[in-house]
Amino acid sequence: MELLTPDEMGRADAFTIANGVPGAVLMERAGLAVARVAAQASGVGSRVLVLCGPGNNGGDGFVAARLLAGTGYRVRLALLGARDKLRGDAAIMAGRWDGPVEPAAGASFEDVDLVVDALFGAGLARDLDGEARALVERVNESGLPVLAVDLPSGIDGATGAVRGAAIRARWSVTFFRPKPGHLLLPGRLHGGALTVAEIGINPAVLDEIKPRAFEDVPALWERHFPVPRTDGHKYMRGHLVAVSGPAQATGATRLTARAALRAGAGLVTVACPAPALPIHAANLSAIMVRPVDDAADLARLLADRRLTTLVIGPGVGVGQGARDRLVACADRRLVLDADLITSFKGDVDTLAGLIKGSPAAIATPHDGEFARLFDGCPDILGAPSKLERARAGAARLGAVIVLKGPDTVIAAPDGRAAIAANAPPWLATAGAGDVLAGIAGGLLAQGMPAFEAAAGAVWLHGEAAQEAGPGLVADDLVDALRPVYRRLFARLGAPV
Ligand SMILES: NC(=O)C1=CN([C@@H]2O[C@H](COP(=O)(O)OP(=O)(O)OC[C@H]3O[C@@H](n4cnc5c(N)ncnc54)[C@H](O)[C@@H]3O)[C@@H](O)[C@H]2O)[C@@H](O)CC1
Ligand SMILES: [K+]
Repeated sequence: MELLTPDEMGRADAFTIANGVPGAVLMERAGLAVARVAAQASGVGSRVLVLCGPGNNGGDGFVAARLLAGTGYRVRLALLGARDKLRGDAAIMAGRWDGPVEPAAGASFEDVDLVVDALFGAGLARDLDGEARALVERVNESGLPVLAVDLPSGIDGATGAVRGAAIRARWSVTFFRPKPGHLLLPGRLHGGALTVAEIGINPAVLDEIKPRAFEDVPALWERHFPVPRTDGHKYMRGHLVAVSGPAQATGATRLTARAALRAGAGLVTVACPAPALPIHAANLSAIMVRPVDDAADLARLLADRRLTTLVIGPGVGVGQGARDRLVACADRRLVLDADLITSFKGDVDTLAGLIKGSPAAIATPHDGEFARLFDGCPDILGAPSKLERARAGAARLGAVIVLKGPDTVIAAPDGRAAIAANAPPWLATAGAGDVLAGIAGGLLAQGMPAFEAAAGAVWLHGEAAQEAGPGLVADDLVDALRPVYRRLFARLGAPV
């Protein structure tokens, strides 16, 4: 589940080589992994065009070409650049290939069943232009199925960005660990189905490299997941307050409150202006409702220290009222969302100062809210990737940031970050964010640390959306959490 930037992967290779595994051996294994996936993709006897670039990615291509040709595939190999310019392991592998080498520029795509893209991988250093770019565009226009070696050529492994142009692959094979560019958009859309192949790198190298980015999967946070205890009771599972907006904007808070309860919070109270109270009361059963007209009322409610966790933002309205309410609750566990974030437009340092005393704080902006909060922070908004933007934002805010989207990034102030890849497209629906804030709050209320709670919530949210399926509306997510919890508890060895 660790993600390695191309630089970190280079260090993993170097450590392995320094520990006695020759680079050529790693490359043979990498090429073998590519050949295996090619063989799954296309039957024996099919026609494979291997496109090799000028570096070690091309070296993997030479190996795969040799292995496929040796097992009954009809292989052509085309090289971008001059053969006598190949260096190191790539040159060794080119020497082991005894078939013809065509120039890639004019290579024909006629009578080809599968293209293997071994042009550029971790070493992509600038935007594609000239011959390389024309070749990539020709491959894409051909419509042929493509298997990418390591990364689709033109995708930046660290950021997921398209550098000028990028191969659209149906399959990708990467080595040892995925790279952020496999999960971040648009990279993920270019990569197709991803295989992560072992090539003989000892995972102990991770102790040296200390990666700071992870895929958001249960292994990342399950150690902290609050599994209910047989001898437990609801008061051990936290009391959460969802702060509601006025009578005409109550639905968001109910979604949040229901999601928090479903996620396992022991008790949930909706705190709302008095005119909204009958509306909430008529629509809620297991959730309590309390009148809270202003920040002073909220402070009175919170005199009860058992109210440990607040979700504030959905439907609360933008402006001074939201800011004042935050002041009243800033020393509790917090999920900050939507209107609350917008209420601190261009004023992140004030927000950071207010929540300094919070034992665990999570902010859940989408791109627009993030841009508003960090308005005036070009270093953060201009960071080279979504991963780096979220990290820089979390460090500045002093809270975990969940930067939402199809490739949601969860980042902690200490630099840890996770990328989620399990959200289906139909999760982009009205109210889904309110549910996410509720799940995160529900996990915080049960004592989960902020980073793990945020990553867990994002994963659960994506799984619930998959469970509910197409046609999903936000209310469905709350119900769909039940089978997701059943499976998760079974995995964690909890009674189900
Ligand atoms: N020993 C190792 O380090 C291993 C490396 N492996 C493979 O090696 C790859 C990395 O190899 P390299 O570091 O040689 O990098 P690449 O082969 O990805 O690319 C580097 C080459 O491309 C050129 N280049 C970079 N950007 C360009 C652009 N925009 N336009 C035109 N030319 C450009 C560079 O000048 C250099 O010649 C991995 O992606 C993986 O496929 C695997 O064989 C596993 C072992
Ligand atoms: K490639």
